[in-house]
Amino acid sequence: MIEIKNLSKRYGALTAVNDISFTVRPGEVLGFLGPNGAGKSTTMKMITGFLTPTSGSISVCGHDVENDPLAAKAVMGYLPEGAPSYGEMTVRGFLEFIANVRGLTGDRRRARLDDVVGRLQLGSVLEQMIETLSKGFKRRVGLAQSLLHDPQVLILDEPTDGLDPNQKHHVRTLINDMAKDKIIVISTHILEEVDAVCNRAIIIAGGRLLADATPKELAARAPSGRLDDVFREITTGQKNAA
Ligand SMILES: Nc1ncnc2c1ncn2[C@@H]1O[C@H](COP(=O)(O)OP(=O)(O)OP(=O)(O)O)[C@@H](O)[C@H]1O
Repeated sequence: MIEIKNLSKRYGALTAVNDISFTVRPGEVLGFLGPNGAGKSTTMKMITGFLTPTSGSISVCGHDVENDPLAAKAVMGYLPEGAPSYGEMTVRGFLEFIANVRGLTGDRRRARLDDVVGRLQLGSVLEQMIETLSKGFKRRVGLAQSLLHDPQVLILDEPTDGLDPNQKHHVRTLINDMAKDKIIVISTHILEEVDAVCNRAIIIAGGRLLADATPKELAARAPSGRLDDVFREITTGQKNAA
């Protein structure tokens, strides 16, 4: 379970995340929606322990992220925005490095490496330097590193950004396949993605949580029944659907 209580983050005078609370349970694929600058990436960085909150608390599978960061990070996989990695490494070298960081050894290490290389279809680029890969392949390498230790919790910041339609479909299928017993939080601007993979959606804007419902319930709030109309109404302040 992820438990977020009264979470805030200020950058100087700017409040990027403003008193957000929510809980995510196993089996939930939570879509984190909001316009540019809403505070999605900042929230994900705090959940994964890369940013310290100004106030509030986060617990992941019973581990407090601030007080017990190693245990919390061990149960999470994280795909950061833009999927930064080490461009001068080969794909194989990078995944081996991540396997070391995650403490994977022996048969399990081999099995996990084979699994992510197969799932993300990286077999043809294993010996290629990451900086020479296409954007889509770089993203898939980022996803592979997030899945390598088969974490209970996946935090994916715009996982299909930069992928062509076929690869988007492939990654959405992958997320659906993993959804049953994991906790998955994905941020996205693509509302069709929410329909395709999420069973719950949170909308934030200006750092505030404005809606928390199933995609179906949210869509039903607009006369048109369209999620993009609800998104626009909520995030431009024409109507607060919280
Ligand atoms: N390190 C930082 N220093 C100062 N301001 C920051 C910093 N990081 C983010 N911000 C600001 O905080 C706000 C929230 O940013 P954040 O990246 O969390 O939004 P987002 O919802 O992920 O946006 P996008 O969809 O464009 O990725 C923005 O106004 C952003 O400019």
